[in-house]
Order: sequence, then structure tokens, then C-alpha cells
Amino acid sequence: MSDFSSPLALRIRGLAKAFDKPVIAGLDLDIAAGQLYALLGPNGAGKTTTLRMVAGLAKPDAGSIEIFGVDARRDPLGAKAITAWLPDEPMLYDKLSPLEYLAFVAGLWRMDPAHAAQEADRLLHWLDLWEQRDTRCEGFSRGMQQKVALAGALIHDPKLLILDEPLTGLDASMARSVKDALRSAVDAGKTVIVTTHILEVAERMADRIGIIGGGKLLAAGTLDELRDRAGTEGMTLEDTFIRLTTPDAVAA
Ligand SMILES: Nc1ncnc2c1ncn2[C@@H]1O[C@H](COP(=O)(O)OP(=O)(O)OP(=O)(O)O)[C@@H](O)[C@H]1O
Repeated sequence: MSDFSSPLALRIRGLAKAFDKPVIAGLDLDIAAGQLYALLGPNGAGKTTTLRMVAGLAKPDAGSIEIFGVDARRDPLGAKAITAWLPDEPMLYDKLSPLEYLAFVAGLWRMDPAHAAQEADRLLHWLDLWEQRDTRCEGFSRGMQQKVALAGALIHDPKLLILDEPLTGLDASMARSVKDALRSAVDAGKTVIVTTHILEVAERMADRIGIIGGGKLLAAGTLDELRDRAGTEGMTLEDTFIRLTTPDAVAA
């Protein structure tokens, strides 16, 4: 059962991108608003490339991308204003403290400084970084840096939040705290897209899952829908993923 009663946060049609060979070739993808969506696929399937095109960091060769109805190719600034992108290795200015970093990012978005300071307070409390607000980021653990980067991604109150492998390298407790933050962002009305190789994360967290392979969307749906499609009822997402991404997978 598809859930497209809510508006679409992301609508992709016919997306194509080649480097020395085609990576994405005719990708169609719909993601409804207010969900946590996990984008899966084998190594090199083009997940990061797709999401970089959505975030306006790579130019598609063909196709269309709409973010909450905003055409990201015609109106890149309008699309960026409602989108946050968190790469797998977020870049922080590590000589800055979290408060300074957030003020800097807010400045790039030309936010009103008083409003930005309020938002920074709220985010730093929410992400449990308040005690470290004036400490330079350079000494922070990877998980803390990830959370500062997440705060930076959220400071301009984007509707769509895209995170590339947000849990890589985090210990169990930090991973839990990032997962909780993402879930509460969805509960607060945001749409969150994550890529992950940790299938258990997709299995437990995602409202819907999309699997990319061969440059296209191979399958999408809830875990149960994917299992139905793969004929792996009662089996794990890993079994389902392997079934759907092997060369004789069920055609989309
Ligand atoms: N800037 C680039 N120049 C040349 N090739 C690139 C570039 N970016 C990506 N590629 C190639 O595009 C393909 C898809 O890469 P991409 O990082 O999008 O895959 P992915 O699904 O995110 O993979 P992974 O799961 O391993 O992170 C790979 O073969 C990669 O080498």
C-alpha cells in the first residue's frame, strides 16, 4: 500500500547522471512528507550521487527533481532553502565552538541574529550539547561533531533533511541519540531521508524503504511490502535486500 495521501516531499522523474559510465539512469522516486525514508542499495549504486543532486551539489544530466513542489533545477535557491544536507563526513570549522558555528551557518542563511540565537539554544539543548556550547569542536568525538553538524543542518528550519550514512562510526549510545533526534525531527513534521548500510537501522527506524540498483529504483515500500515483493515473508530485511539486488531480482 502506498501512502501518497500526504504531499510529496520529494518527486524525482527520469533522473540520469553519468561519470565515466552511467550511474543513475532513469530514476523515479516519490517520498511522501512526514516520513523517515531509508535509501538502500549496494556499494556504488548511486545513493550519494542521487542525494547530492537533490541537494543541488551535483548537476543531473537529465530528469526532474521537485522538493515540496519546488523545481530544484529551475529554482535551486528556493529548493536549498527548504533542504538540509548532511554528508557522511560533515565539515565543521573546528576552531569554532558549537554556538559560534551555528551563528556562522545562520549568517550564511542570512537569518535574523536574534532568531538564530534562539534556534541555536533550542537545538543545542535538544541535542544535549548545551554544556559544550562554548568549547571548540576540535576536541569533540565523532558523534558530538555529527550532532553539531546536525544542529547546523537544522538551524534554518528545513522541511527536508537528507543524511548520508549518519550513523557510521558512532558508538551504540551516540547512534541511539542521533536516531532519537531523527525520529523526533519526523515527529515534529520534518521529512528525513537517510542512506545506510546498517540494514537493522532501516528495518527499525524507517517508515518506508527504497532500494536503488542498476541506476534505478528497484523497489520501494514498507518492509512488509518489500518482503511481499521479494517473496521473503517472515525473513529479514537483509534477505529481502539481497533478493531484490541480485541480478535476477524481481523487475520493478
Ligand atoms: N565525482 C565523481 N567522479 C567520478 N565518479 C564518481 C563521482 N562520484 C561518484 N562517482 C561514481 O559513481 C558511482 C556511484 O557512487 P555513489 O557514491 O553515488 O554510490 P553509493 O550508492 O552512495 O555507494 P556507497 O554505498 O559505496 O557509498 C561509483 O562508481 C562512484 O565511483
